[in-house]
Amino acid sequence: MTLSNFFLDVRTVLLGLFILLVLRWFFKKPIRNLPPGPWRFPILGSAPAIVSAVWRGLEPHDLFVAYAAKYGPVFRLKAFTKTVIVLSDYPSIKEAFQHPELSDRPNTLISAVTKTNGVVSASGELMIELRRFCLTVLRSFGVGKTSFEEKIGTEAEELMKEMSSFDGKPFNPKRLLSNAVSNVICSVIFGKRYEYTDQKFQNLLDLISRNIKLLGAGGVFFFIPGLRYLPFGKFKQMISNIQESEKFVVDIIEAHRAEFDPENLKDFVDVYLKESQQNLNNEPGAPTSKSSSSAARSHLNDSNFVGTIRNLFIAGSETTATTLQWCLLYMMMFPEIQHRVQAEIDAVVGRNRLPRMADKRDLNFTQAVIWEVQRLACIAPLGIPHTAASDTHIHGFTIPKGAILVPNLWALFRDPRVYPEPDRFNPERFLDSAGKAVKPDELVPFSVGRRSCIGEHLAKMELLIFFSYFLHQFTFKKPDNSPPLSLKGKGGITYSPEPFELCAVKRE
Ligand code: HEM
Repeated sequence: MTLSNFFLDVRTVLLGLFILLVLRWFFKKPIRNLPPGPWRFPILGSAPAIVSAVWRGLEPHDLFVAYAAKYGPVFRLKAFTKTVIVLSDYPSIKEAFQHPELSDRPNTLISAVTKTNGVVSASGELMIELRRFCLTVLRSFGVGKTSFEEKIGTEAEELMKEMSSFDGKPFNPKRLLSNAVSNVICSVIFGKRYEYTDQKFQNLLDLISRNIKLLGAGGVFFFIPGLRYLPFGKFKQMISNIQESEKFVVDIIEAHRAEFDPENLKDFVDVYLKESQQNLNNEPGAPTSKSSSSAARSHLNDSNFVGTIRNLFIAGSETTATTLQWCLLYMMMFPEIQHRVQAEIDAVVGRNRLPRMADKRDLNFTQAVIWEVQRLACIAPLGIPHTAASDTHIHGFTIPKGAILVPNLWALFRDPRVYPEPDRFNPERFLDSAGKAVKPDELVPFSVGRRSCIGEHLAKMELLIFFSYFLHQFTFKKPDNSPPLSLKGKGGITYSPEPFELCAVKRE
């Protein structure tokens, strides 16, 4: 075959495929009662509209707010062949995310690269088992219980020593916050903490933080597993970062395996090693194990566990550290609110000891400030998508099997019916007439329903302890002559502030 014939053949095949796709698009049996939505290009669907919005500097969640104003709180987009349903108010998000048929996850890039399916990307029975396993083991190590506050307090104190070492001079708090918060979850899953001088660990945190941005606004690339085949720099970099962070977790598991003592389970990895040993014993043909619990957990295997450990490490670090960065930024932007928080902490706790969880019931304004930062910063503006396991009906619409459901938490947290003057930083909105902090049902930074955040209790405790310790000990100020502060964030899988520096001035 000559070269020109070869290209002619390729062109013919591509043209044939194109015609087939267009015919399929025109003649596909329509599903009745789908949610409304903007006009979609054949084949490309809504992708050009989203790409062009991002190109113009809009975040996808902003574009979706505009669509919701036009088409209502439940509207439909198309991402190539996939139907995407965006949910923009509390009733629709709650109804969808409590529905057992709308609790699966779409395929993810990380699962495709690492060939593991952790708790975040798991669906069906596997998801139920992994969630149960994680919650039970985390609780067994004290996570979420009052006794756990000591561990968080110790990390917060280490971090404050580092902050003090700058002696009121400017520094970027991002890396320190990530290290401190990661240490809390690392102590539970790996049984160890990492020094701020540990270069290998610092590199890992950098790599995770870079990937969170590379994954695109709203983490859009996270849900396109096919990207792993693209030869472009950004995607290659993402894949190599995923592989490197995977190696870090696998190396730790191997080190645990070498020293494993089934009678002395020190951390999450040890519990997993014991569980996987029992699962091996329960395999057909193996001698019968005494453990009926692990026999029941038929879906749990090594690759699910490795994925889950990686999920807990990443989800448990980046989210809380980013929220704390926003808290410090807001305090610098609103010094009068910072002083009010300090005055409350001083009145409740005094100057002779650090705050405790037991003080929480009296730290109403402090709690309201944390909620208001979580509302406005909205670090997971589009949550983590779910997918429909079967054709399902919610909110009067049909959600077709395989559709991806995206909660627009950004829209929900700026709903003027729930939050008058939604763009104003006003912690008072959470205080009742007696000054008690009251959280509205609609404030759900950890999502709702069957996939809601596994680390919610831990994160709430971390936010209160770190934040109240910081303001008890320091006043945060914008460095003289530094660029103006901005409350506009940058999209990635989490929405984080632009890099900034602060001065942590020690209080008397
Ligand atoms: C301020 C901190 C945090 C925020 C705002 C946050 C938010 C979220 C959100 C929005 C989801 C998606 C829920 C859904 O799909 O409906 C989620 C899931 C998850 N979070 Fe968090 N999270 C935080 C901290 C943590 C921590 C500390 C951990 C560590 C234990 C953690 C572990 C997870 C896991 C494992 C999932 C996946 C659950 C599943 O797929 O079933 N998160 N989180």
